[in-house]
Amino acid sequence: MIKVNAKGHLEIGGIDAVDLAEEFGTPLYCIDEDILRKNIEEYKDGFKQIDIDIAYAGKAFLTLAMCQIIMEEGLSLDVVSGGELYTAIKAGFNLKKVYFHGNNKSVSELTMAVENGVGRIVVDNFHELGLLEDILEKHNTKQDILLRLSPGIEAHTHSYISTGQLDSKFGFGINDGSAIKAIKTALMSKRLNLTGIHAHIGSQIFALESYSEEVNVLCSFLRMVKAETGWSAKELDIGGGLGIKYNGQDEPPAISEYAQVIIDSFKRSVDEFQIKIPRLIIEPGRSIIGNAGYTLYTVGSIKDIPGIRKYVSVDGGMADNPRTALYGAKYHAVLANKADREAVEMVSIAGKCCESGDMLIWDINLPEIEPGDILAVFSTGAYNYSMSSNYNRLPRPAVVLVRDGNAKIIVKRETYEDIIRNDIMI
Ligand SMILES: Cc1ncc(COP(=O)(O)O)c(C=O)c1O
Ligand SMILES: N[C@@H](CCCC[NH3+])C(=O)O
Repeated sequence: MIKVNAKGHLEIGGIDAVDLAEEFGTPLYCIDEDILRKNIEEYKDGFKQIDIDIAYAGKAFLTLAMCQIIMEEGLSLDVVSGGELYTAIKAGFNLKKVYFHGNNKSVSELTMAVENGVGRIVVDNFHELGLLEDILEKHNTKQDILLRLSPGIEAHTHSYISTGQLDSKFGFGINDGSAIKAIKTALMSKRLNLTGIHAHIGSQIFALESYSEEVNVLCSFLRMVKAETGWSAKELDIGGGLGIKYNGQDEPPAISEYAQVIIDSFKRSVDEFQIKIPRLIIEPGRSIIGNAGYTLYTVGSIKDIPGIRKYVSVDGGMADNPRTALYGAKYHAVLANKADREAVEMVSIAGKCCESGDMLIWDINLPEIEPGDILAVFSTGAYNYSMSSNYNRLPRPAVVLVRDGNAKIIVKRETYEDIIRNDIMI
Protein backbone atom coordinates (compact mmCIF):
# COMPACT_ATOMS: atom_id res chain seq x y z
CA MET A 1 0.00 0.00 0.00
CA ILE A 2 1.57 3.27 -1.04
CA LYS A 3 0.93 6.53 0.81
CA VAL A 4 -0.15 9.54 -1.25
CA ASN A 5 -0.35 12.98 0.41
CA ALA A 6 -2.75 15.87 -0.22
CA LYS A 7 -0.55 17.17 -3.04
CA GLY A 8 -0.92 13.83 -4.79
CA HIS A 9 2.74 12.99 -4.09
CA LEU A 10 4.17 9.72 -2.86
CA GLU A 11 5.15 9.75 0.80
CA ILE A 12 8.05 7.75 2.20
CA GLY A 13 8.50 7.56 5.98
CA GLY A 14 6.16 10.50 6.44
CA ILE A 15 8.03 12.72 3.95
CA ASP A 16 6.97 13.89 0.51
CA ALA A 17 9.20 11.95 -1.92
CA VAL A 18 9.43 14.99 -4.18
CA ASP A 19 10.86 16.99 -1.26
CA LEU A 20 13.35 14.20 -0.59
CA ALA A 21 14.46 14.33 -4.23
CA GLU A 22 14.79 18.11 -4.06
CA GLU A 23 16.68 18.18 -0.79
CA PHE A 24 19.09 15.29 -1.40
CA GLY A 25 19.17 15.09 -5.21
CA THR A 26 18.63 12.02 -7.40
CA PRO A 27 19.27 9.20 -7.84
CA LEU A 28 18.59 8.64 -4.16
CA TYR A 29 18.21 5.50 -2.12
CA CYS A 30 15.64 5.91 0.68
CA ILE A 31 15.20 3.44 3.52
CA ASP A 32 11.95 3.53 5.48
CA GLU A 33 13.13 2.67 9.00
CA ASP A 34 9.66 1.65 10.21
CA ILE A 35 9.31 -0.99 7.51
CA LEU A 36 12.81 -2.28 8.24
CA ARG A 37 12.12 -2.57 11.98
CA LYS A 38 8.70 -4.10 11.35
CA ASN A 39 10.27 -6.85 9.25
CA ILE A 40 12.73 -7.60 12.05
CA GLU A 41 9.86 -7.65 14.56
CA GLU A 42 7.99 -10.13 12.37
CA TYR A 43 11.00 -12.45 12.36
CA LYS A 44 11.43 -12.22 16.14
CA ASP A 45 7.75 -12.75 16.71
CA GLY A 46 7.44 -15.64 14.26
CA PHE A 47 10.24 -17.58 15.95
CA LYS A 48 9.63 -16.61 19.57
CA GLN A 49 8.59 -20.12 20.62
CA ILE A 50 11.98 -21.65 19.81
CA ASP A 51 15.63 -21.02 20.61
CA ILE A 52 16.88 -19.18 17.55
CA ASP A 53 19.63 -16.86 16.42
CA ILE A 54 18.58 -14.47 13.66
CA ALA A 55 21.63 -13.29 11.75
CA TYR A 56 20.98 -10.51 9.28
CA ALA A 57 22.77 -11.18 5.97
CA GLY A 58 24.81 -8.03 5.43
CA LYS A 59 25.38 -8.70 1.75
CA ALA A 60 21.85 -7.40 1.12
CA PHE A 61 22.71 -3.94 2.47
CA LEU A 62 25.40 -3.03 4.96
CA THR A 63 26.58 0.33 6.23
CA LEU A 64 27.65 1.58 9.65
CA ALA A 65 24.11 2.79 10.40
CA MET A 66 22.63 -0.53 9.30
CA CYS A 67 25.01 -2.32 11.70
CA GLN A 68 23.78 0.01 14.48
CA ILE A 69 20.13 -0.85 13.77
CA ILE A 70 20.86 -4.60 13.60
CA MET A 71 22.74 -4.35 16.88
CA GLU A 72 19.99 -2.33 18.55
CA GLU A 73 17.47 -4.97 17.48
CA GLY A 74 19.62 -7.67 19.06
CA LEU A 75 20.22 -9.60 15.84
CA SER A 76 23.44 -11.32 14.85
CA LEU A 77 25.22 -10.54 11.59
CA ASP A 78 26.33 -12.64 8.62
CA VAL A 79 29.32 -11.17 6.79
CA VAL A 80 30.93 -12.51 3.67
CA SER A 81 34.12 -10.51 3.18
CA GLY A 82 36.82 -8.56 4.95
CA GLY A 83 35.00 -5.39 3.87
CA GLU A 84 31.75 -6.40 5.52
CA LEU A 85 33.63 -7.53 8.60
CA TYR A 86 35.50 -4.21 8.70
CA THR A 87 32.15 -2.37 8.55
CA ALA A 88 30.94 -4.38 11.54
CA ILE A 89 34.17 -3.73 13.46
CA LYS A 90 34.00 0.01 12.77
CA ALA A 91 30.35 0.11 13.86
CA GLY A 92 31.32 -1.47 17.18
CA PHE A 93 29.26 -4.58 16.46
CA ASN A 94 29.63 -7.38 19.01
CA LEU A 95 31.86 -9.67 16.95
CA LYS A 96 30.91 -12.74 18.97
CA LYS A 97 27.57 -12.40 17.14
CA VAL A 98 29.16 -12.47 13.69
CA TYR A 99 29.14 -15.40 11.26
CA PHE A 100 31.85 -15.18 8.63
CA HIS A 101 30.89 -16.79 5.30
CA GLY A 102 32.47 -17.12 1.89
CA ASN A 103 33.68 -19.79 -0.52
CA ASN A 104 37.16 -18.32 -0.93
CA LYS A 105 38.18 -16.43 2.16
CA SER A 106 41.75 -15.24 1.94
CA VAL A 107 44.45 -15.76 4.56
CA SER A 108 44.22 -12.08 5.48
CA GLU A 109 40.43 -12.24 5.83
CA LEU A 110 40.63 -15.35 8.01
CA THR A 111 43.41 -13.79 10.08
CA MET A 112 41.33 -10.65 10.53
CA ALA A 113 38.40 -12.79 11.71
CA VAL A 114 40.54 -14.77 14.18
CA GLU A 115 42.35 -11.70 15.54
CA ASN A 116 39.10 -9.82 16.06
CA GLY A 117 37.36 -12.71 17.79
CA VAL A 118 34.60 -13.40 15.27
CA GLY A 119 32.05 -15.76 16.83
CA ARG A 120 31.75 -18.33 14.06
CA ILE A 121 33.65 -18.90 10.87
CA VAL A 122 31.52 -20.85 8.40
CA VAL A 123 34.10 -23.00 6.66
CA ASP A 124 33.25 -23.77 3.04
CA ASN A 125 35.91 -26.19 1.77
CA PHE A 126 38.99 -28.31 2.60
CA HIS A 127 41.40 -25.61 1.45
CA GLU A 128 39.90 -23.23 4.00
CA LEU A 129 40.01 -25.88 6.74
CA GLY A 130 43.75 -26.12 6.17
CA LEU A 131 44.30 -22.34 6.05
CA LEU A 132 42.32 -21.79 9.22
CA GLU A 133 44.11 -24.58 11.08
CA ASP A 134 47.49 -22.98 10.21
CA ILE A 135 46.35 -19.51 11.29
CA LEU A 136 45.00 -20.83 14.59
CA GLU A 137 48.23 -22.73 15.17
CA LYS A 138 50.24 -19.53 14.63
CA HIS A 139 47.98 -17.59 16.96
CA ASN A 140 47.90 -20.45 19.44
CA THR A 141 44.16 -20.20 19.74
CA LYS A 142 40.89 -22.00 19.00
CA GLN A 143 37.93 -21.05 16.82
CA ASP A 144 34.26 -22.00 16.76
CA ILE A 145 33.25 -23.05 13.28
CA LEU A 146 30.28 -24.26 11.30
CA LEU A 147 30.70 -26.26 8.11
CA ARG A 148 28.83 -25.13 5.02
CA LEU A 149 27.16 -28.08 3.38
CA SER A 150 25.64 -28.45 -0.04
CA PRO A 151 22.41 -30.36 0.59
CA GLY A 152 21.52 -31.14 -3.03
CA ILE A 153 18.23 -29.24 -3.11
CA GLU A 154 16.71 -27.24 -5.96
CA ALA A 155 15.29 -24.01 -4.55
CA HIS A 156 13.11 -23.01 -7.55
CA THR A 157 14.58 -19.56 -8.06
CA HIS A 158 16.81 -17.87 -10.65
CA SER A 159 19.78 -20.13 -11.40
CA TYR A 160 22.25 -17.33 -10.54
CA ILE A 161 20.88 -17.13 -6.99
CA SER A 162 20.29 -20.82 -6.39
CA THR A 163 23.00 -22.28 -4.16
CA GLY A 164 21.93 -25.55 -2.55
CA GLN A 165 21.95 -27.81 -5.61
CA LEU A 166 24.62 -30.50 -6.17
CA ASP A 167 26.25 -28.50 -8.98
CA SER A 168 27.26 -25.49 -6.89
CA LYS A 169 30.52 -23.78 -5.98
CA PHE A 170 29.44 -23.57 -2.34
CA GLY A 171 30.03 -26.02 0.47
CA PHE A 172 30.82 -29.66 1.18
CA GLY A 173 28.50 -31.98 -0.72
CA ILE A 174 26.40 -34.29 1.43
CA ASN A 175 25.78 -36.67 -1.43
CA ASP A 176 29.37 -37.13 -2.58
CA GLY A 177 30.72 -37.88 0.91
CA SER A 178 32.67 -34.60 1.28
CA ALA A 179 30.47 -33.41 4.14
CA ILE A 180 31.10 -36.37 6.43
CA LYS A 181 34.80 -36.27 5.56
CA ALA A 182 34.92 -32.56 6.50
CA ILE A 183 33.16 -33.24 9.79
CA LYS A 184 35.69 -35.95 10.69
CA THR A 185 38.56 -33.64 9.74
CA ALA A 186 37.20 -30.83 11.92
CA LEU A 187 36.54 -33.17 14.85
CA MET A 188 40.13 -34.38 14.78
CA SER A 189 41.50 -30.83 15.00
CA LYS A 190 42.60 -29.41 18.35
CA ARG A 191 42.14 -25.89 17.06
CA LEU A 192 38.72 -26.09 15.44
CA ASN A 193 35.64 -26.31 17.62
CA LEU A 194 32.87 -27.60 15.38
CA THR A 195 29.60 -26.23 16.74
CA GLY A 196 27.30 -27.15 13.88
CA ILE A 197 26.42 -27.22 10.22
CA HIS A 198 25.15 -24.65 7.76
CA ALA A 199 23.38 -24.66 4.40
CA HIS A 200 21.79 -21.96 2.27
CA ILE A 201 19.65 -23.07 -0.65
CA GLY A 202 19.22 -19.81 -2.56
CA SER A 203 17.58 -16.44 -2.60
CA GLN A 204 14.20 -14.88 -3.53
CA ILE A 205 12.51 -18.19 -2.63
CA PHE A 206 8.71 -18.44 -2.48
CA ALA A 207 8.32 -22.24 -2.27
CA LEU A 208 8.39 -22.99 1.45
CA GLU A 209 8.53 -26.76 0.77
CA SER A 210 12.15 -26.20 -0.27
CA TYR A 211 12.91 -25.21 3.33
CA SER A 212 11.12 -28.23 4.80
CA GLU A 213 13.14 -30.38 2.46
CA GLU A 214 16.35 -28.63 3.48
CA VAL A 215 15.65 -29.08 7.20
CA ASN A 216 14.79 -32.73 6.60
CA VAL A 217 17.97 -33.44 4.63
CA LEU A 218 20.15 -31.69 7.22
CA CYS A 219 18.58 -33.46 10.19
CA SER A 220 18.81 -36.80 8.42
CA PHE A 221 22.50 -36.07 7.78
CA LEU A 222 23.00 -35.22 11.47
CA ARG A 223 21.59 -38.60 12.46
CA MET A 224 24.01 -40.34 10.13
CA VAL A 225 26.90 -38.26 11.54
CA LYS A 226 25.91 -39.13 15.10
CA ALA A 227 25.85 -42.82 14.25
CA GLU A 228 29.22 -42.65 12.54
CA THR A 229 31.15 -40.29 14.83
CA GLY A 230 29.14 -39.85 18.03
CA TRP A 231 29.10 -36.06 17.46
CA SER A 232 25.91 -34.03 17.86
CA ALA A 233 25.58 -30.56 16.38
CA LYS A 234 24.81 -27.76 18.81
CA GLU A 235 23.81 -25.44 15.98
CA LEU A 236 21.88 -25.83 12.76
CA ASP A 237 22.11 -22.86 10.42
CA ILE A 238 19.64 -23.07 7.52
CA GLY A 239 20.65 -19.82 5.78
CA GLY A 240 18.29 -17.18 4.42
CA GLY A 241 16.56 -16.67 1.11
CA LEU A 242 12.93 -15.80 1.76
CA GLY A 243 11.57 -13.87 -1.24
CA ILE A 244 9.81 -10.51 -1.33
CA LYS A 245 7.24 -8.77 -3.51
CA TYR A 246 8.76 -6.75 -6.33
CA ASN A 247 5.69 -6.42 -8.56
CA GLY A 248 1.99 -7.25 -8.83
CA GLN A 249 2.66 -10.84 -9.90
CA ASP A 250 4.83 -11.72 -6.90
CA GLU A 251 3.06 -13.45 -4.03
CA PRO A 252 5.70 -14.26 -1.43
CA PRO A 253 4.76 -15.99 1.80
CA ALA A 254 4.63 -13.76 4.88
CA ILE A 255 7.58 -13.94 7.28
CA SER A 256 5.21 -15.45 9.86
CA GLU A 257 4.23 -18.25 7.44
CA TYR A 258 7.88 -18.95 6.67
CA ALA A 259 8.61 -19.09 10.41
CA GLN A 260 5.78 -21.55 11.03
CA VAL A 261 6.91 -23.85 8.24
CA ILE A 262 10.47 -23.85 9.55
CA ILE A 263 9.39 -24.48 13.15
CA ASP A 264 7.06 -27.30 12.12
CA SER A 265 9.54 -29.03 9.85
CA PHE A 266 12.33 -28.58 12.39
CA LYS A 267 10.28 -30.22 15.16
CA ARG A 268 9.16 -32.99 12.80
CA SER A 269 12.67 -33.74 11.56
CA VAL A 270 14.26 -33.64 15.02
CA ASP A 271 11.62 -36.15 16.11
CA GLU A 272 11.88 -38.34 13.06
CA PHE A 273 15.67 -38.60 13.20
CA GLN A 274 15.92 -38.62 17.00
CA ILE A 275 18.70 -36.05 17.12
CA LYS A 276 19.63 -33.77 20.00
CA ILE A 277 17.84 -30.46 19.44
CA PRO A 278 20.34 -27.99 18.00
CA ARG A 279 19.94 -24.22 18.23
CA LEU A 280 18.46 -22.98 14.98
CA ILE A 281 20.13 -20.13 13.08
CA ILE A 282 18.61 -18.26 10.14
CA GLU A 283 20.20 -15.60 7.92
CA PRO A 284 17.60 -13.42 6.25
CA GLY A 285 18.82 -10.50 4.15
CA ARG A 286 16.43 -9.42 1.41
CA SER A 287 13.26 -10.02 3.45
CA ILE A 288 14.54 -7.65 6.15
CA ILE A 289 15.69 -4.70 4.06
CA GLY A 290 14.25 -5.23 0.56
CA ASN A 291 10.78 -3.67 0.81
CA ALA A 292 12.05 -0.90 3.09
CA GLY A 293 14.01 0.58 0.17
CA TYR A 294 12.94 2.98 -2.58
CA THR A 295 15.05 4.61 -5.27
CA LEU A 296 14.13 8.05 -6.57
CA TYR A 297 15.21 9.11 -10.04
CA THR A 298 14.62 12.18 -12.19
CA VAL A 299 13.21 11.58 -15.65
CA GLY A 300 15.31 13.01 -18.50
CA SER A 301 15.17 12.19 -22.19
CA ILE A 302 12.21 10.36 -23.69
CA LYS A 303 12.42 8.50 -26.98
CA ASP A 304 9.20 7.35 -28.59
CA ILE A 305 9.51 4.77 -31.36
CA PRO A 306 5.91 4.69 -32.65
CA GLY A 307 4.37 1.25 -32.58
CA ILE A 308 7.47 -0.19 -30.91
CA ARG A 309 8.36 1.30 -27.52
CA LYS A 310 8.70 4.49 -25.54
CA TYR A 311 12.03 4.68 -23.72
CA VAL A 312 12.04 6.94 -20.67
CA SER A 313 15.58 7.54 -19.40
CA VAL A 314 16.37 8.32 -15.79
CA ASP A 315 19.50 9.67 -14.11
CA GLY A 316 20.60 6.28 -12.71
CA GLY A 317 20.38 2.70 -13.94
CA MET A 318 22.42 -0.49 -13.81
CA ALA A 319 25.19 1.22 -11.80
CA ASP A 320 22.81 1.68 -8.85
CA ASN A 321 20.55 -1.29 -9.62
CA PRO A 322 22.04 -4.07 -11.75
CA ARG A 323 19.29 -6.58 -10.90
CA THR A 324 17.14 -6.11 -14.00
CA ALA A 325 20.15 -6.54 -16.27
CA LEU A 326 21.54 -9.46 -14.23
CA TYR A 327 18.49 -11.50 -13.29
CA GLY A 328 15.67 -10.07 -15.37
CA ALA A 329 14.20 -8.71 -12.13
CA LYS A 330 10.81 -7.00 -12.55
CA TYR A 331 10.32 -3.85 -10.50
CA HIS A 332 7.26 -1.72 -9.85
CA ALA A 333 7.39 2.09 -9.81
CA VAL A 334 5.22 5.20 -9.70
CA LEU A 335 5.72 8.83 -10.61
CA ALA A 336 6.21 10.31 -7.15
CA ASN A 337 4.95 13.73 -8.23
CA LYS A 338 1.87 12.26 -9.97
CA ALA A 339 1.09 9.40 -7.58
CA ASP A 340 -2.65 10.16 -7.62
CA ARG A 341 -2.99 10.13 -11.42
CA GLU A 342 -4.28 7.36 -13.65
CA ALA A 343 -1.82 5.36 -15.71
CA VAL A 344 -2.32 6.28 -19.37
CA GLU A 345 0.63 4.83 -21.25
CA MET A 346 3.04 1.95 -21.30
CA VAL A 347 6.72 2.92 -21.23
CA SER A 348 10.06 1.28 -20.49
CA ILE A 349 12.49 2.81 -18.02
CA ALA A 350 16.07 2.99 -19.23
CA GLY A 351 19.20 3.83 -17.29
CA LYS A 352 21.88 6.27 -18.42
CA CYS A 353 24.72 3.80 -18.91
CA CYS A 354 26.19 3.13 -22.30
CA GLU A 355 24.61 -0.35 -22.61
CA SER A 356 21.41 -1.43 -24.35
CA GLY A 357 20.87 -3.83 -21.46
CA ASP A 358 20.83 -0.96 -18.98
CA MET A 359 17.09 -1.08 -18.35
CA LEU A 360 15.39 -0.75 -14.98
CA ILE A 361 11.85 -1.69 -15.99
CA TRP A 362 10.52 -3.13 -19.23
CA ASP A 363 6.86 -2.22 -19.90
CA ILE A 364 5.21 -0.33 -17.10
CA ASN A 365 1.98 1.65 -17.17
CA LEU A 366 2.42 5.20 -15.89
CA PRO A 367 0.61 8.55 -16.01
CA GLU A 368 1.63 10.94 -18.78
CA ILE A 369 5.37 11.31 -18.27
CA GLU A 370 7.66 14.26 -18.95
CA PRO A 371 11.23 15.31 -18.20
CA GLY A 372 11.63 16.40 -14.60
CA ASP A 373 9.14 13.89 -13.21
CA ILE A 374 10.36 11.92 -10.19
CA LEU A 375 10.22 8.17 -10.60
CA ALA A 376 10.10 6.08 -7.42
CA VAL A 377 11.10 2.43 -7.82
CA PHE A 378 9.92 0.13 -5.00
CA SER A 379 11.63 -2.69 -3.11
CA THR A 380 15.18 -1.60 -3.87
CA GLY A 381 16.52 -1.99 -0.32
CA ALA A 382 18.33 -5.28 -0.94
CA TYR A 383 21.14 -5.93 -3.40
CA ASN A 384 20.96 -2.46 -4.94
CA TYR A 385 23.30 -0.20 -2.96
CA SER A 386 25.33 -3.29 -2.02
CA MET A 387 25.74 -4.28 -5.68
CA SER A 388 26.19 -0.77 -7.03
CA SER A 389 29.21 0.20 -9.11
CA ASN A 390 30.88 3.25 -10.61
CA TYR A 391 30.31 1.97 -14.15
CA ASN A 392 30.66 4.86 -16.61
CA ARG A 393 32.23 6.65 -13.64
CA LEU A 394 28.85 7.42 -12.16
CA PRO A 395 29.08 8.42 -8.50
CA ARG A 396 27.06 6.19 -6.16
CA PRO A 397 23.85 7.82 -4.86
CA ALA A 398 23.37 8.87 -1.25
CA VAL A 399 21.32 6.73 1.14
CA VAL A 400 18.82 8.42 3.46
CA LEU A 401 17.05 6.81 6.38
CA VAL A 402 13.53 8.17 6.79
CA ARG A 403 11.14 7.88 9.70
CA ASP A 404 8.28 9.96 11.15
CA GLY A 405 8.90 12.82 8.76
CA ASN A 406 12.66 12.99 9.42
CA ALA A 407 15.42 12.10 6.98
CA LYS A 408 19.03 11.35 7.92
CA ILE A 409 21.81 10.77 5.44
CA ILE A 410 23.48 7.45 6.31
CA VAL A 411 25.70 7.29 3.23
CA LYS A 412 26.92 10.44 1.51
CA ARG A 413 26.58 10.82 -2.24
CA GLU A 414 29.89 10.10 -3.95
CA THR A 415 31.58 13.02 -5.64
CA TYR A 416 33.67 13.13 -8.82
CA GLU A 417 36.65 13.54 -6.51
CA ASP A 418 35.72 10.18 -4.89
CA ILE A 419 35.69 8.65 -8.34
CA ILE A 420 39.33 9.49 -9.00
CA ARG A 421 40.62 9.14 -5.44
CA ASN A 422 42.66 6.03 -6.15
CA ASP A 423 43.81 7.02 -9.63
CA ILE A 424 47.48 7.78 -10.14
CA MET A 425 48.81 9.81 -13.08
CA ILE A 426 51.80 8.34 -14.90
C1 LIG B 1 25.07 -17.92 3.08
C2 LIG B 1 23.98 -16.95 2.84
N1 LIG B 1 23.18 -16.61 3.87
C3 LIG B 1 22.20 -15.72 3.73
C4 LIG B 1 21.93 -15.12 2.51
C5 LIG B 1 20.83 -14.14 2.44
O1 LIG B 1 19.91 -14.42 1.49
P1 LIG B 1 18.60 -13.52 1.33
O2 LIG B 1 19.03 -12.12 1.15
O3 LIG B 1 18.00 -14.08 0.11
O4 LIG B 1 17.77 -13.72 2.54
C6 LIG B 1 22.71 -15.47 1.40
C7 LIG B 1 22.42 -14.93 0.05
O5 LIG B 1 21.70 -15.55 -0.72
C8 LIG B 1 23.77 -16.40 1.57
O6 LIG B 1 24.56 -16.73 0.56
N1 LIG C 1 22.39 -10.64 -5.53
C1 LIG C 1 21.24 -11.52 -5.61
C2 LIG C 1 21.08 -12.32 -4.37
C3 LIG C 1 22.30 -13.12 -4.06
C4 LIG C 1 22.22 -13.60 -2.69
C5 LIG C 1 23.58 -13.87 -2.11
N2 LIG C 1 23.89 -15.24 -1.93
C6 LIG C 1 20.02 -10.71 -5.91
O1 LIG C 1 20.13 -9.52 -6.09
O2 LIG C 1 18.93 -11.22 -6.00
